[in-house]
Amino acid sequence: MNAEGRGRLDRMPQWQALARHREELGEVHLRELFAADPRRGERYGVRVGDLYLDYSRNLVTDETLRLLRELAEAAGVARLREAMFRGERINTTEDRAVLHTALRAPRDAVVEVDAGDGEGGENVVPAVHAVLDRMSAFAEAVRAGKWAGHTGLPIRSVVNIGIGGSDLGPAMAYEALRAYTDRELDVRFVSNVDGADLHEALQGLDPARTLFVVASKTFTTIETITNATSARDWLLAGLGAGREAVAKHFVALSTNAEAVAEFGIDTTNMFEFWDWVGGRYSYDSAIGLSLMIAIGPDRFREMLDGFRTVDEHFRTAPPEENAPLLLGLLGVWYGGFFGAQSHAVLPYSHYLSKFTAYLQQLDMESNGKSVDRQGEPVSWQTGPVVWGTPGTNGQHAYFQLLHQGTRLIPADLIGFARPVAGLEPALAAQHDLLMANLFAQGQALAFGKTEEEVRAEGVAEEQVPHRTFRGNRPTTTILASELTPSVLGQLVALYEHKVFVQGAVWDIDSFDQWGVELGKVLAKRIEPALTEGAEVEGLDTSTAALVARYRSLRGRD
Ligand SMILES: O=P(O)(O)OC[C@H]1O[C@](O)(CO)[C@@H](O)[C@@H]1O
Repeated sequence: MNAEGRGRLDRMPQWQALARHREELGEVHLRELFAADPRRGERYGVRVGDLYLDYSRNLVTDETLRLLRELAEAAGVARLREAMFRGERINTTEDRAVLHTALRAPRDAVVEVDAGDGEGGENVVPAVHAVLDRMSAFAEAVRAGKWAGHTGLPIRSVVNIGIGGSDLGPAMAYEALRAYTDRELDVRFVSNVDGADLHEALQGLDPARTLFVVASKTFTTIETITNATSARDWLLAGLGAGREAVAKHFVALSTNAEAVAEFGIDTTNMFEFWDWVGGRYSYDSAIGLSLMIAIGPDRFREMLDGFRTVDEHFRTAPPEENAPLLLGLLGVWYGGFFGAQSHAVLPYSHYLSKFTAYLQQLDMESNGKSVDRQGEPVSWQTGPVVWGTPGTNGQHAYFQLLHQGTRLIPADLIGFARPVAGLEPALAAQHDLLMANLFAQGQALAFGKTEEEVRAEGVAEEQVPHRTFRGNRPTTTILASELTPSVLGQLVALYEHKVFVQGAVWDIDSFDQWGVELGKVLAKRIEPALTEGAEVEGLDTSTAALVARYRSLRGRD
C-alpha cells in the first residue's frame, strides 16, 4: 500500500479485470461497434466549456469505460486531485505542492499552500493577483509605447529568453493567438544555447528599442543565462552604454531574486512566481509576460478564465462526463493493453503549429518515469511518445504509416468550426476544406476500406492488398467553435489534467524531472575538454574519441 492507500497497479483487481476484458474484446473492429449501436457517434461525446470531445472512434465499449473508471477510483485519482487543488505536497520527490491551478483562481478565492510545517498554509491567491496586476501595468506600458529604453525611445521589440517550460508555453501561445497580437510589436523567442538562435533573433533589431525578457524559474539554467549574457553584451555594445542601461532593457521572470540581482537586473523589474509552479505548468504565471505584452492583459485574463473553466470541470464533473479523466484513461487503456508506444496530437490549425511541441514537455517530462512513487520499478507502460504536426501537412508526410503501418497509434484530431477572426474572406473560405480533411481522416482511420470495397472499384487483384485499409485506428476528435484565448486556455488545461490522471493511475510523480539532470551535469564536465583540452576523468572511450575528433576538426590539437 502506498500513501494513497492503494496497491501496485499490476496487482489491482481492477487492472486485472481490464486485462481479462481486453482478451474478451479480441480483435473487435470499430465497424462492428458502430454497427451494434446506431447512436454511438452521439453517445460517446462529452462537452467541457467550449470544447466538444467525440471519443466514439476509440476501441472501447460501455464495459471498457466502466472498468477504466473503476480503476481510476481504486487508484485514488480523485483523492490525489483534491490533494493537488488543496495545495498538499504531492510532488513528493521534491517535497513541493503542485498548485498551477491557483494561477487562474479568481481574486476572491482562497487556496492555501501546505507549508510543510503542519500549520495551516498561506493563501497564495492575493500574491498571484498582485503579480498579475504588476504584469498588466508593465505590459500596458510597453504596448502603449510608454516604457522607454535607455535612450528614451519606446520599446518596439521583445525578445523572450528561456528554455523548456520558460519558452515552450509562451512561444506556443504566442503563435496560437497571433491573430490577437499587436502587430506593431515584434515578439521573438530564443531558447537554444546554439548561438545561431540568438543571432537570428537579433537580426534587424534596434538595441535602443529592444526589451529582453529573461524567463527562468531557477535563474541558473545554463542555456538561458548564457543567452541572456550574450544579449546583454549585444545591447550594451549597440548602445555604447554601461551596465546602468540594463534596467530599462531587461526584465526577469523568476523565483530566484538573488540570482536575478546578481545578473544585474533590477529586482523591481522582476516578476515572481513560486516553487509550487512547475516549469511545464508555468506559462499562465509570470512566465507568460511576453505573451501578455503581445496580446494584452485582457486577452491574457480571458485565457486564464478558459483554464479555470476546465479546472472546475475536472474537479466537479462526474466521472462519466469528466473530459480530462476520460482522455487520461483512454491513454492508460492503449498503453497498458494494446502496447501503444506513442500518441499523436494533430491540430487542424496553422496557429497551433507549436502546440504538440509544447505538449511534448508537458506529457513526456511529467510522465516519462519508470519507478513508482515508492521508488519501485514499474511493470506497466507509463507516458507515451507524444508527437504530431498540424493537419493537413502531416497527411502528406507520415499519415501513410498511421493508415497502413503495423503500429497502433492513437491520435487526437483538434479542429475549430470557425477560422480565426481577421482572415481575408477568400482565405477564411478555405476553412471548410481544412475541416473536411480532419473529418475525413478520422473516418478513414476508424473504418478503413475493405478488400470487397476495393474490388468493387475494379482494382486488379494483385493491387487489392496494397489499397486495402484495415481501419480500426483510434482517434478522439476535439472540436471547438474558434481558437480564442479562452479556448486555448481550455485546451491546455484539458491536457494538463489528462497528464495528471495518467500519472495518478500509473502511481508516478508527474511533477519532478530528475531525468534531465544527468545530461546537464555531464555537459558541464565535458565543456572544458572541448575548449581547453582538459582531462576529464572517467570518460568512456566513445565520448573520449569523439571529443578528440571534435578538437582536431576545430584545429585545437
Ligand atoms: O525555468 P528554468 O529554471 O530555466 O528551467 C527551464 C526548464 O528546465 C527544466 O528544469 C528541465 O529541462 C524544465 O523542467 C524547465 O522548464
